[in-house]
Amino acid sequence: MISKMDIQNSMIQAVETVRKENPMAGSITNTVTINFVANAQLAVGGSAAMVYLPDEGEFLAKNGGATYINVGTLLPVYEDTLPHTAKILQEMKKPWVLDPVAVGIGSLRTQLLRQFKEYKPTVIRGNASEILALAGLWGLDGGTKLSNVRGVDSMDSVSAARNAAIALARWTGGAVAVSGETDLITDGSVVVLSHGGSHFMEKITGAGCALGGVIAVYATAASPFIAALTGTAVFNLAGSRAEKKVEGPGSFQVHFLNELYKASAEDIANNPFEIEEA
Ligand SMILES: Nc1ncnc2c1ncn2[C@@H]1O[C@H](COP(=O)(O)OP(=O)(O)O)[C@@H](O)[C@H]1O
Ligand SMILES: Cc1ncsc1CCOP(=O)(O)O
Ligand SMILES: [Mg+2]
Repeated sequence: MISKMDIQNSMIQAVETVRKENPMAGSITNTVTINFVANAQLAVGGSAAMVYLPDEGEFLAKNGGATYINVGTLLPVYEDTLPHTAKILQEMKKPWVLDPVAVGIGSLRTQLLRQFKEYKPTVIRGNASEILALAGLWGLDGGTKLSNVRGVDSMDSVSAARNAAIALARWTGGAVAVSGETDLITDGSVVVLSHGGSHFMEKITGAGCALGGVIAVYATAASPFIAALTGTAVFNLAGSRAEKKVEGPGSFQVHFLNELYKASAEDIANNPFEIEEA
């Protein structure tokens, strides 16, 4: 099994490369949290661009280092934009992150998320309910019926989504990050549990979306697994630091962005985590 020190060295390298190179990670994401996603990407050292149209998704897929696709609020044009962009990303072997927000609501969302099975997202990032439901939609081990999903918030524990996450990672050959009080990241052979964060992250909208965008930034400079873990670790570190300074969710968002910006590569790599066999 890969050693903790090797993982930490790779995380440090990912953080430093991103801060030095300011890589572009374009997004097709929801209209609720689009601004927070871009701000989080900038805070860790990336460059952001958000688009809606098929030819613009194609442009970012071809010219960016990685792409973030989040299905939170779908528009009719996404029936063309999302498969078109995902197909190019797969053909060009470019990293991309899928956030299957609210999988199970509506026919277009179901159709698009089903199609993504063949395009094999490099990283899948979601809360526990979304990971369980996506594995169910794709007919993989550990998945559940879509009827368990209520909306964008999780109804399940992270540990309940462990087998689904492993099955999804084995199908894509990439990584899966399941968010919650303790986060779980897997590449299908090892499972990492990452600690920290804040209860205020459940009281603001967009913590999960921003995490997906930041993982895409790190995916420009690291393997899917290291990108997923590094993004999760910086969120857990910044979340726990911000919580100490605030009395509510409004100011939490501001301090959280500051802490993303200030976190050192060593502190991110030293944020508590443990490794297990999958
Ligand atoms: N109760 C909690 N305690 C600490 N961190 C949390 C908690 N809930 C969520 N987080 C953090 O918030 C971020 C978003 O996770 P989550 O709320 O599960 O995603 P989503 O917004 O997609 O439902 C992750 O970085 C996760 O670690
Ligand atoms: C509230 C909401 N509704 C559609 S997308 C969205 C944002 C979800 O953000 P997150 O998954 O990060 O909580
Ligand atoms: Mg979410």
